[in-house]
Amino acid sequence: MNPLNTGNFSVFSTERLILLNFNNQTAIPLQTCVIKIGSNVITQESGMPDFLRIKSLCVQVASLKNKGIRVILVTSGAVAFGRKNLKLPEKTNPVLKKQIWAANGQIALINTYQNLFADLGFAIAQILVTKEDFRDRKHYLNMKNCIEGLLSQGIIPVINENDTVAITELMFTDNDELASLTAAMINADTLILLTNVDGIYTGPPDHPDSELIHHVDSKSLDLSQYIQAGKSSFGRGGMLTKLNMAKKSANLGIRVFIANGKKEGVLDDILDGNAICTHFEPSPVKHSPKKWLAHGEQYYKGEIKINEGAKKALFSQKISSLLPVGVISFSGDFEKGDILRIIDEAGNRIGLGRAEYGIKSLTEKIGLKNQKPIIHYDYLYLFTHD
Ligand SMILES: Nc1ncnc2c1ncn2[C@@H]1O[C@H](COP(=O)(O)OP(=O)(O)O)[C@@H](O)[C@H]1O
Ligand SMILES: N[C@@H](CCC(=O)OP(=O)(O)O)C(=O)O
Repeated sequence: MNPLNTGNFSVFSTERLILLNFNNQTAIPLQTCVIKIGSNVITQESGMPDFLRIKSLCVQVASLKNKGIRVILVTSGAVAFGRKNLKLPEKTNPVLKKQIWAANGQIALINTYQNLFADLGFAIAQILVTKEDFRDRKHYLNMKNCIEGLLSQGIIPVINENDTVAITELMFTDNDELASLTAAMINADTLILLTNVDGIYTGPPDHPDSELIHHVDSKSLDLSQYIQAGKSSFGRGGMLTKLNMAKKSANLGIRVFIANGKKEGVLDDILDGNAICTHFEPSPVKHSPKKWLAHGEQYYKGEIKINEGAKKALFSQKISSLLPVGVISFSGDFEKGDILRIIDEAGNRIGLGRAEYGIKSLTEKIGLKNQKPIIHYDYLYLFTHD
């Protein structure tokens, strides 16, 4: 193994394995990577699709594929493509406008990727999802199996939100959230969020006093103070969602880069350790069910209040499941397999878990000793770093 390059982070490669190493800490393999491409990356300032940029990104993705890396693309752009294709009357309802543009623009967007990747020798598959698809564990596993099936055939999954049905509460905050959920779902080791700036700055990116933050880890200051509320011309969520999703993913053990997709060769630079970007150091990798739970707060079906003793046990170094003896009360209508939110006596949210049984059994067991856990440790996620 030879270091190929040393900048802030270095890259080691063997024939089959590429390792990224930041500041000489433990090297992490780069085997499965989710790359999110923002609307602004693939559109010009005029709003017209930037086909040269898309082509360049496809060439770089193909190069990652040729190195044996499994790549999943999450791409925005349907609305931006549709908006340029179809002029709609001013008075059209804004939600309907977005649905029409997305329904129309997604065709051109996916065709563009399909043609470009075909020229590079790769097949792609389109996956359009809504938040609901991440709701229950069975549905989630079906989607995961499909993506893994595609990857095993060498096919590049190209994912976008199904904007025609995903409106209001059914929407992801934006595709950064979708990319981060996808990375957790398929146990990716790396998540790359490509946008139109180099990363997170200490102020507005175009301000001369603003500095790029190169490295973030669990000990870093809260960066949300630096983020401006506004977002770029075609984006939805803005930099704050990127920061939140990057932190959450890093906490699950996924290495994250926020980088400038408009820069020529950005993916190659990340791989070579030369990218000017914001890098999030990953924590130790969490088990898959915990990753599913980490993103499950919007989907919980019931809430469980636990006593101080139970809280102490859950946060201790010992591996502890949540037993009915520590449960004070519960609410909601849940069954075995549903997500539960855990709160402490003061009402603070402290974690999420998967119910081992439903309300009928919990009613019988609540407060009793020697009962089967209501949440098994393997299906317990505590909010320690969120
Ligand atoms: N502190 C900051 N550092 C970097 N970018 C910031 C910051 N605060 C706000 N932004 C804005 O966030 C934008 C990127 O987010 P967004 O518009 O959602 O892009 P995308 O379409 O790539 O998802 C940048 O163009 C920038 O204007
Ligand atoms: N699903 C939408 C993208 C929404 C979105 O999150 O956009 P962005 O903030 O540019 O990643 C579309 O394809 O237009």
